[in-house]
Amino acid sequence: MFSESAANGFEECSATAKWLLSKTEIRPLVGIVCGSGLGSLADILEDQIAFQYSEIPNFPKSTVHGHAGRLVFGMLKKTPCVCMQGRFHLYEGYSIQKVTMPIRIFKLLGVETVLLTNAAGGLNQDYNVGDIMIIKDHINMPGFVGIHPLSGPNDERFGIRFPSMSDAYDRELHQLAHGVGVELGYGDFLREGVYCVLGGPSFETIAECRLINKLGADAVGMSTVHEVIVARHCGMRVLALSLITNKAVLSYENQEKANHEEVLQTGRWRAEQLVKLFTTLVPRIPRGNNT
Ligand SMILES: O=P(O)(O)O[C@H]1O[C@H](CO)[C@@H](O)[C@H]1O
Ligand code: HPA
Repeated sequence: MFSESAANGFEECSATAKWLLSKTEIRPLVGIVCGSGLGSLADILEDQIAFQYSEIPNFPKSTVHGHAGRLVFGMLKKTPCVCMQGRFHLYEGYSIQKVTMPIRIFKLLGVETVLLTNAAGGLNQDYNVGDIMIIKDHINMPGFVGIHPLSGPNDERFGIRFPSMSDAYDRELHQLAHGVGVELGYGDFLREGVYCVLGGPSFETIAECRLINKLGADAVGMSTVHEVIVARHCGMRVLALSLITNKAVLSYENQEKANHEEVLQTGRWRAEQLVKLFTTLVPRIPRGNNT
């Protein structure tokens, strides 16, 4: 049952981090993960050094349209960053340990703060396509049945056996992101809410959307939560944003159907605002004081 735990084991991750650090002089403090259709966020980095995932030892390969599969190092103003242009999902067939391995590599590269983005379906009836939701909490559905990135032997070099998740989403970073959003004039489409992760790859049924909405979720997707848990386990601070790319279907009267093309299109449409948000936010992230 735990045979995959080596996929994100300390030795494997250290070897990959060492390889990367030998190829670049950039020592990243901020790690960014681009959601579906949001790969252009990597373009904000200057003096880039990029690696195809296929050339990085032990790294998985991207298989999803809209996830380029490149790890980009670069500077944002004076902040050294590393950016995953493409993430991994359980439905691609990767173990949950492999899906989250890059987050541990971030840690071993020296990253202090992780900024995660995703495309998500809006369950909250007040939400519109194009809204940016600052994630304040999550519901880990796969975790309810034991599909959890920290299952298996715990390696204390990363973190403790039973990490708390009531402080998963850093409140200071949340305030900072909110303030920057308002300052940029995004107040009308800036939200805060709860993200629910499901396994995918099929989109949800109407009954499933109704259920998770009643449970308190404002948005639904197939990623991010596993990465957040692993980042918090090893003490990195987390800010996560969902771009509401489509409205989840909650009524049998509604003929609409979720589809990945719409998800990617909305990502491209809002990319400019997300780029401005990150470009303004990253230089203001406090350094040190990891929890
Ligand atoms: O969460 P990200 O990677 O943004 O991708 C979202 O978009 C895809 C569905 O269109 C799913 O993979 C879902 O999780
Ligand atoms: N459901 C699940 N994942 C998603 C959705 C959705 O409606 N939109 C983008 N990713």
